[in-house]
Amino acid sequence: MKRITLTQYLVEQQRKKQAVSAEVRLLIETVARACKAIGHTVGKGALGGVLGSLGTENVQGEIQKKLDVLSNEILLEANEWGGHLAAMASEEMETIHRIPNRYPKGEYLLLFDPLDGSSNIDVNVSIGTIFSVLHAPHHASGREVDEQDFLQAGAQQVAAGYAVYGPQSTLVLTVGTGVVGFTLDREMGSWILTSESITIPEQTAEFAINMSNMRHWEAPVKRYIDECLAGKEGPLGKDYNMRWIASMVSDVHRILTRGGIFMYPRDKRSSGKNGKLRLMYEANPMSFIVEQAGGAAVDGAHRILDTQPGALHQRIGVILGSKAEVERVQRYHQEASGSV
Ligand SMILES: O=P(O)(O)OC[C@H]1O[C@](O)(COP(=O)(O)O)[C@@H](O)[C@@H]1O
Ligand SMILES: [Mg+2]
Ligand SMILES: [Mg+2]
Repeated sequence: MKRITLTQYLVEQQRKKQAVSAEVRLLIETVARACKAIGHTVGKGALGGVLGSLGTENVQGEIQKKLDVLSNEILLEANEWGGHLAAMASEEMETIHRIPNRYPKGEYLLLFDPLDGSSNIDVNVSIGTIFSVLHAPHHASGREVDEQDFLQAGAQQVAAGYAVYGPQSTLVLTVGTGVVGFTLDREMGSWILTSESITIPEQTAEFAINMSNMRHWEAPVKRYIDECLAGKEGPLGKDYNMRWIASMVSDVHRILTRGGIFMYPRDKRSSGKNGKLRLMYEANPMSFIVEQAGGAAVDGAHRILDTQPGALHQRIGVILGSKAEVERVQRYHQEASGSV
């Protein structure tokens, strides 16, 4: 089998399909290099002194793990000097990080969740990095980039991807022409194309949700999960299996591999009324990937990619995966709100 590297794949997308500009190609290559470095750091575990908490809180009041901060620094450093970015935003930083004046600047914005699945770091369960690329609208006018420039609907994304650091390191990517997957050849240090066209089966019999929150769920979510639990004898007419890894990257990766539905819905708690996951760093990139793979992604009644963000660290309910199941849950939300 011919081995195609990430660089070769991107060059082809640039030349033949004109799906990416030279800048986006180089930018994705830089992010992929940073992911390789993060994966390497993760792999050191206790020997590298990278486990445990730092004792600091991020802007969202979450305790930062050492690896959250290390991964953030790796991504910032790798991408600062490349010349393709105007600024970056991260789950771990209060506000945007403009490219310093000593470096050339470009016309793109990079957003990331540097380390997804933080609660799994110390227990040696797969974790990952999620990223999203937007065009910087300020560029034409030449003014300085600001936070407002990042507040674009997910449908505007130029590219999105994630890396999973697990038994294998994998990188999944979309530039809007379908979804492809790469596996890290650890000896050669290269990302090799191993899935040319990832598609999510339309139907599923596997759901992923944190069941401990059941008593807080809104009625449409409870209705759907009750129907899944009722199995063959229930209205859905089949037995469902359940998985919950508690690393969104890994749960989504499973769904891209064999189908399923992932739900982190908003709920009735004051802390859960907007959902848990972040729109700009988690929901948007994953929704772009899932839609490009033939699946669907909604916050309840509405498509996530159409959401107009109001703030950088905004949270949102997330229901994504196999199209038929996601549309069912969406319909339950629409029925409950009287919109159908
Ligand atoms: O611990 P819970 O409530 O099940 O939440 C798990 C979810 O939280 C997350 O870990 C949030 O992401 P971070 O680890 O980047 O904060 C998701 O990856 C995962 O799906
Ligand atoms: Mg996350
Ligand atoms: Mg994170």
